[in-house]
Amino acid sequence: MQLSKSAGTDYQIKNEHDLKSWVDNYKTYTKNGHCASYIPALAQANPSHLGIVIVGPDGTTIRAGDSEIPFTMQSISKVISFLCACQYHGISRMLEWVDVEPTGDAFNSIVRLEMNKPGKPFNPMINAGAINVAGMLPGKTPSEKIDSLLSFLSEIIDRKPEINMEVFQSEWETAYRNRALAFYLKEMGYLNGEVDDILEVYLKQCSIEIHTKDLAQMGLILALDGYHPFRKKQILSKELTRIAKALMLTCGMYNASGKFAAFVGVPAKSGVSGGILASIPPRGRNLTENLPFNQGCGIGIYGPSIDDVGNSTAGVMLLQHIVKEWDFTIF
Ligand SMILES: NC(=O)CC[C@H](N)C(=O)O
Repeated sequence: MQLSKSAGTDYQIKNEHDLKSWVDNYKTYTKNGHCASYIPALAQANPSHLGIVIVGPDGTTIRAGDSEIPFTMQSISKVISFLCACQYHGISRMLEWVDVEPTGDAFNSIVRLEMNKPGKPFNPMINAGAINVAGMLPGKTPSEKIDSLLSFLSEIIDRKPEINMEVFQSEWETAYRNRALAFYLKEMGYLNGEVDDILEVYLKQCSIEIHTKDLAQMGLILALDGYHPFRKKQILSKELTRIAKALMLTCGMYNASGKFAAFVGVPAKSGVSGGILASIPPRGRNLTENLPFNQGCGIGIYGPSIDDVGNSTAGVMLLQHIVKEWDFTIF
């Protein structure tokens, strides 16, 4: 059962108050970007939205802004699908299919598949790698694979999310680049299935609808190395969650991951719908009553106005500010 302590004590009220004022401040930066339009359904989002939820291991939850708006996971699903496939096949088998090296290229880039033989995708956080991983999800048919991913995710967020079929359909009809990537992988022997089937799985996983609260809970469980603090149960292997966090840090923010690691400094994963999942491990130093979430926390952000790279404009700035104010960096 999930403990959900809303901001109760004076101390929590102050933290939530600070969070609200930071969200109000960074909302103005939503103007610096635009909603993704290459997936037509995503263009309907309200670009001025910005919301956040932070959850700690004792259930302390603080939130601010437009934190209740549902949105699709998009690339954030890549973390969950990689965890799910690794949990099923084991890490060494998955590493035969996909590497764990950053590219510095755009998330949907095709260039390295041809430049580097034999065409093995560089990492599971870029589209090529994630399409490959989608084929490795447990199950034979696309619906079995999606079902196993949804069940896996429901263990983490304590509810079974739905697929937003409007977003899925919209992307299915316009997924020219992803289709090209899938055909390329197929030719190279790195697609475990047929192009249309695996593309359906991949695009449905991107269309899973969630809330900032769900992202915060995912981030929290990753921060605790796979331990679910509300169910008091280890639900993911430590080794696996550590690999996932390393991938988030090195590849999670697309081709801005290096800058994000240098200037924000926490494992995070973004999606083009404007979500950001961030995982803040328990504090190893600067243990002080004056800084919140000493035992770690998960952060979920939604801000659909994205920059050229594909990251939430205001979301990244808000996260950077919080990490600085509350000394959350892992470095
Ligand atoms: N960066 C993203 O969030 C990309 C996900 C999107 N569904 C795509 O494949 O293009």
